[in-house]
Amino acid sequence: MVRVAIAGASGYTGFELLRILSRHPQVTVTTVTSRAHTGQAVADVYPALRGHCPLIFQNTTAEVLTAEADLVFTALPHQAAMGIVPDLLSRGVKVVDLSADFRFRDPRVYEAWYQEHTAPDLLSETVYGLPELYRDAIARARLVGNPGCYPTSILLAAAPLVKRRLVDPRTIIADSKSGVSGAGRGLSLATHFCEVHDGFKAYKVAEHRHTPEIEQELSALAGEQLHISFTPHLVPMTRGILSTVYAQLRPGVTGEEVDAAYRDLYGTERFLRLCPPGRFPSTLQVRGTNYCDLAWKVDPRTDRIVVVSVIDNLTRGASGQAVCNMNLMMGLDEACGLEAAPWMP
Ligand SMILES: NC(=O)C1=CN([C@@H]2O[C@H](COP(=O)(O)OP(=O)(O)OC[C@H]3O[C@@H](n4cnc5c(N)ncnc54)[C@H](OP(=O)(O)O)[C@@H]3O)[C@@H](O)[C@H]2O)C=CC1
Ligand SMILES: CC(=O)N[C@@H](CCC(=O)OP(=O)(O)O)C(=O)O
Repeated sequence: MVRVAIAGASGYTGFELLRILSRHPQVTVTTVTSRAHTGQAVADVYPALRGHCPLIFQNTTAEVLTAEADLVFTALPHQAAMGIVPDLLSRGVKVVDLSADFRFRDPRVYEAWYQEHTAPDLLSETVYGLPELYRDAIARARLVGNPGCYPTSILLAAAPLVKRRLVDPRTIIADSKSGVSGAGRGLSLATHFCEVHDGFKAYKVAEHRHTPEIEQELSALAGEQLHISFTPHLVPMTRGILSTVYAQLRPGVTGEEVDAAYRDLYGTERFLRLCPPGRFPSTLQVRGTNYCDLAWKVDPRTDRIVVVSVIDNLTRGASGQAVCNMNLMMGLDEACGLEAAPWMP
């Protein structure tokens, strides 16, 4: 059995890790931490977990987290994660970090969009945790930076087009809509029920922090530095992200070539489902799962391709992908614990 600890287990992604791992046949969760809930039973804080998690929250320290663990998930806000990860690694555990602190190869990019990086030396060994692109490196890593939710949905949609050079990568536009749980469990006016319910708005237009993360990965695939347009929106639903990605096809590229690119890259993937022709996916069809469902169409009037992807922000966009990465890092089947079907409606 693999022993894992979860730092920040009282947040939404922490809960989602506990939900998934409660059914994982090869994992025992030994330790969960939260500063505000130290000493309280998980089942008292989250009644949904009664009968599934007998643990008591402990304080968030490296010593507590590593006492009985082979791997630690850090489900903490940015900055707090890089404050503790070096200590965790020095105590001999592997780490999957769900924050943005270890997603960037170049600390200058992180510092331009977030804040000073306090553990920049670790970035050269960190692996970006998107299994479809970095499976082998993830399996060898001791520190994985789990991707952001929007980047996961956009990169999976665009990767075959950029990798196969089917589009002009400088024309990529990504337009994404997220459920409110993407903002975490903390209280803020922006996610207050009355501010969100029955409405729909764009936010952080042309300045969202996921932009450089998407650009880092698309640039690596394209072999040139890219800048893309990315607009996130908040929609009044609890879970889910739907991203629509547009790009100009290179002259002469056919629908058959596009089809072959998606099938070649994703045909054997366990958590990537290509929709039948003409069917575009809904966030409802991936809820609570690690699936990314994708559909695309060429618009011959404009020579643009339109790709639509859906994920659950808390599962494929965070904790499900984190568990998949853990499986790879610990030599387990990557789908272990992640195979349940979505719920509907
Ligand atoms: N929600 C989502 O869809 C996604 C989230 N993420 C990222 O995952 C991470 C966790 O997100 P999420 O679960 O939504 O966040 P939440 O706000 O729901 O939970 C954050 C957790 O971290 C703890 N915490 C907060 N501040 C600190 C601190 N300074 N030091 C130590 N612990 C702290 C909190 O507990 P306590 O205060 O009691 O210690 C809580 O358990 C974030 O980095 C987020 O950006 C990534 C992808 C998707
Ligand atoms: C709806 C909503 O607020 N979403 C969050 C998504 C952030 C996230 O989950 O990822 P990081 O770990 O990269 O912060 C946002 O836009 O900031």
